[in-house]
Amino acid sequence: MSLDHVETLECTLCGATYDPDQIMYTCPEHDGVAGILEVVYDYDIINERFDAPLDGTIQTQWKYRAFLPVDTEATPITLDEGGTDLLDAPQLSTELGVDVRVKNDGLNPTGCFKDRATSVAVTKARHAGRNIVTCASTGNAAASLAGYAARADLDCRIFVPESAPEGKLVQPRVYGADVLAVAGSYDEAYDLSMEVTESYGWDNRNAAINPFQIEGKRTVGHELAEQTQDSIPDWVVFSMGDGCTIGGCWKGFREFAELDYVDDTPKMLGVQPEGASAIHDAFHGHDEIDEVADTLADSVAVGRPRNTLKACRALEESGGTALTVTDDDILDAETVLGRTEGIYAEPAGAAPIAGIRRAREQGIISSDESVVAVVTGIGLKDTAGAKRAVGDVTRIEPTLGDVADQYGAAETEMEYSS
Ligand SMILES: Cc1ncc(COP(=O)(O)O)c(C=O)c1O
Ligand SMILES: N[C@@H](CCOP(=O)(O)O)C(=O)O
Repeated sequence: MSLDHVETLECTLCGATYDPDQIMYTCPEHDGVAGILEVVYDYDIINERFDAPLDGTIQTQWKYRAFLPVDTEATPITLDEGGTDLLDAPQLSTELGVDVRVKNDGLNPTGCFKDRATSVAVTKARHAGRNIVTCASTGNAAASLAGYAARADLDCRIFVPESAPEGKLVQPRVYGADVLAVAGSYDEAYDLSMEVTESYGWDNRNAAINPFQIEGKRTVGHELAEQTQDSIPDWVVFSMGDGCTIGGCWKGFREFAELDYVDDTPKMLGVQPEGASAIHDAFHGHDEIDEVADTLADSVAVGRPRNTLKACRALEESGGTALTVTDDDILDAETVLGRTEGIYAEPAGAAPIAGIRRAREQGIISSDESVVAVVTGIGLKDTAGAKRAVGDVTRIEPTLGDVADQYGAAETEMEYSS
């Protein structure tokens, strides 16, 4: 049994270090603020163990097992997450005036990139003999945890704001989880889940405090590095909520560059809605940060992000930046992505497209650069949200006349042979 490739857990605020075998979420030295822990690895051990060819063939994220903070003896709890396609997007590129590729992470097993983190979390929980897993969620992490808990035969109890899209309240229950719809915001559901974790001792998946979550998310960085090694993009674009995902991707890409698996790293661009812009505001040094989230992009409706520090580090170290877009921009991006490339994203998944358009307008991204947009979630969980972009369906009677009202009379008569 061995976790020897994990050196320590290091507090991002004070640098104190902790034993990675302990069940510990945050550094206890900081009252009131979360001292988020960083997993520090022994890369000599990882490098020795990692022998998979970087040939672009990626069945699942467990190709990078040597990099994951799981015991070498643990059996992965997996639904084949990761290994998502990196698609050329010629029509979207024309629309945005820059070369864009799309990493379609909405095609993960539960419809969201969260599965990368959840697979690691549930593998660790199961290996440690935990029986009950929990989290607070805007809906995607909930569905993801519920699916993997089902796979691992663990009890799952989750806290979701009651305003979450219907599909996100239903999906985790189909996987057999208890869903408690909290009469409040995601931030309030999150605070409650923390109290519950302390009182009941359930295993908490929340990436905001569970240091191992971001580690699963970083496989999207490993994959992108492998998939783009001959054409590393100038920019990789994510939407940001708590900030853990962009931080994870950057850590994954950066460590592949530091190990000389790839020659370069991209700049990270973080996109937030105007109504939930706390990381953007912190990055740009705004004095006042509005802690009330108000946006239709429900997955990133976060007023008090817990991973601002890791997100800002990713933006800074990569030479990237953060920007905001309006809800209308996001709705527009959802249909642009759908109609140009046949990809149906939820609002937070489409926000990077709105961000690229804004970055082009502001001269942040120039026309001769290349960009990868990471679509983090599928649109099928929130059809009511998408309906705001496409409007009501056209209703007709089952007659040719009603079709003609739409398209005019048929110009040619088809001849059918029997
Ligand atoms: C679909 C989707 N995109 C983006 C995000 C933002 O990720 P993070 O909170 O790690 O910044 C989330 C949830 O957090 C999400 O569910
Ligand atoms: N928007 C997220 C929030 C929690 O996810 P996490 O992976 O950051 O813990 C969601 O889908 O619930």
